[in-house]
Amino acid sequence: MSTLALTDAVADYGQQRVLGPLNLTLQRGERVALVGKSGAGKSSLLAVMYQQWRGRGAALMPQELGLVPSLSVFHNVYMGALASHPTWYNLVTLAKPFRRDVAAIRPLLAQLSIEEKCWAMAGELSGGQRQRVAAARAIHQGGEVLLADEPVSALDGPQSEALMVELTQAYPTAVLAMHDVELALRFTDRVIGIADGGIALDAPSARLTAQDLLPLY
Ligand SMILES: Nc1ncnc2c1ncn2[C@@H]1O[C@H](COP(=O)(O)OP(=O)(O)OP(=O)(O)O)[C@@H](O)[C@H]1O
Repeated sequence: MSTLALTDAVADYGQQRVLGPLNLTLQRGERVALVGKSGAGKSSLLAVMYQQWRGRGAALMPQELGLVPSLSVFHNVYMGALASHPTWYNLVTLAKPFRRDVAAIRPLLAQLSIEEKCWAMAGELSGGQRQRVAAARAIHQGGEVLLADEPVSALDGPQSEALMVELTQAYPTAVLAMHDVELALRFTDRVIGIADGGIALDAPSARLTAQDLLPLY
């Protein structure tokens, strides 16, 4: 992957256009924060990116997380790599995980401070724990670019920091919708401000302060 681009991208719900048309180019190794008020179109933009780029190795961490509540944390994380194993292997794993997958997933859970929940059902976790499981699944999946919708919204300060470190280490190229503007500026290279379904601002994070982003809200 050298660059990923969107050309005249739009999102419609029925007759209602909620995004675009807009153009956007993402360089390899670039981390972008999507900011803007609720309803501006950040999730819609991430959905369009995923639609267009999934064939090029995009991984999605959606706002609603998409975990299977009746499966263990291990199995939910394992699902990130489902496509890289044959069906028989996935079926065996459902009943009895292979040692090498447990050995790969446990340290990841430890880094996110949820190792003790490895065999708990995802449906029995707190919101912040579930968010970390979804992040672990995205990290386990791997890929060229991470598309994450409010990846740390349910976490406290130190936990948010820790998760941002893990996500950005795993994915040098990422687009992250974030409402914590300070955190967004610290962990990304570029900020794209979305307002009314369009790009209202596109600037290097290093040149911005939280104050500069206020007009977007
Ligand atoms: N399923 C849907 N059906 C109809 N309209 C929708 C649907 N999902 C989103 N919208 C509309 O599209 C617009 C953009 O929504 P979107 O979820 O992309 O915003 P957002 O910036 O991600 O907001 P938030 O920060 O609250 O997640 C909003 O006006 C919203 O009402």
